Amino acid sequence: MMSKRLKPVSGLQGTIQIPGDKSISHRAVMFGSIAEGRTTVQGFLTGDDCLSTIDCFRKMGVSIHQENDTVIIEGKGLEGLKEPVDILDVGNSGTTIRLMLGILANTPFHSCITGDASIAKRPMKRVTGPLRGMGAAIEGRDEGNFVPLSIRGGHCKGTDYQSPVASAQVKSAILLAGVSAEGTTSVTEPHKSRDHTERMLGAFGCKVAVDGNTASIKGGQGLKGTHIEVPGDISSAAFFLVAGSIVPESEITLKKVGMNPTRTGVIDVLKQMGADITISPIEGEGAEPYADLTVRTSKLKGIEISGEIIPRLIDEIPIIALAATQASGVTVIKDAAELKVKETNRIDTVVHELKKMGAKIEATSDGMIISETSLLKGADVDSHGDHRIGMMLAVASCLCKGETTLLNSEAVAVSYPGFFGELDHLQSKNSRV
Ligand SMILES: O=C(O)C1=C[C@@H](OP(=O)(O)O)[C@@H](O)[C@H](O)C1
Ligand SMILES: C=C(OP(=O)(O)O)C(=O)O
Repeated sequence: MMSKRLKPVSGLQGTIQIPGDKSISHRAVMFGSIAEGRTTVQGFLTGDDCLSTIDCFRKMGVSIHQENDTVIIEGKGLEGLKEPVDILDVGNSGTTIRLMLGILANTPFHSCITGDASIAKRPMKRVTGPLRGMGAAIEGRDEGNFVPLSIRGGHCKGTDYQSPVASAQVKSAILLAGVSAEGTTSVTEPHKSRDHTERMLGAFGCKVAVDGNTASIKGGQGLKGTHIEVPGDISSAAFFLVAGSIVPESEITLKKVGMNPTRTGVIDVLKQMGADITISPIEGEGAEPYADLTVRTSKLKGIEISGEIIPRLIDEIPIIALAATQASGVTVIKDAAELKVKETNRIDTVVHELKKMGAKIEATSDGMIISETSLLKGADVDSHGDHRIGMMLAVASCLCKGETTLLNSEAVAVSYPGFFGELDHLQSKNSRV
């Protein structure tokens, strides 16, 4: 276990290259592994989660060459995957396990999947249930709800699945099973979740029809290797969007940040709270759009965040909660019960850890209520092994009176290995006070 001592700062200034999008990086490796021919990936995120995805597909015989943010995958089609001799270990990554289950549902071999202590608590029935319905044989604790899971894929049949949750992992797993299922596979969700799978399947030559909150795929299309450019991860940029808004005398420019509309809820919410964010003209339309963002310190005000915007900012809620402690009035976050099944129960961990710093924040059954806190105070806080909690607390430390010690600081490497280096870089002109 590592810990990090963090001092308050007097201003954050400079430019940051935001590392590759985690969701897109996972998918590029997975889709490249089941495609025919070579796939090249530029801008790949070298975070622990995406490296777990590479490791799992290598264990199924796929040749994957990775050097920094460049990845070359020699795909041999779905049939090219080999029965893994070893257990597939997804580490901390929910995206890896849930999407990979969709792929394994159609492979005629046996595999075992597990992950770390956090993965062991995360529900898998939302994926294993519908995949069983399509024809996959999956066993696991609590009737296939928890790892370790064992899978014997078969020839899946298409389905018309109504998902009770807005989840891109559920949607993607079912669509991936649908790639080689008999007939058509459709998934309908209550609100639209991130659509990277639909977009990227298109880039691999596989048509996905989208109608409102329903995505459908015809089985038997096959994927063809391609080139994928990964934009910066808006979920990583969010920490600096909030830091730049709430740390006095800040101005930060974030380069090449993904602007897929299913992911930009954090910008909408921060702007509604009064944040000063400017967006350069959007590029890369058609595939995954991106832009440069500049944020300057501003006074924020509390708002209500609920309903269909929640899936568009689900991973940003911990850092939005911190922003809310610095906003006038009250911020109410509702309809976010999904936070309870992330790397930690993010309602409880955000509330517990920010309270240690003196924040006025209370948990509710599906979110939190946050009131303005004039000054946060340094404390001994803990990421609990959750990367997003670790980075949120590190940003909070910038504003605290006194020093903060962050326990389990190594968790940030799951999605942003260079995070602390960038935070130091931004305050280099203004030594920590
Ligand atoms: O599909 C994806 O890449 C992701 C979907 C979201 O999870 P859910 O599908 O569980 O909402 C998100 O929280 C996760 O970080 C990445
Ligand atoms: C929830 C997250 O990821 P995953 O579900 O892939 O573990 C996250 O990155 O915040």
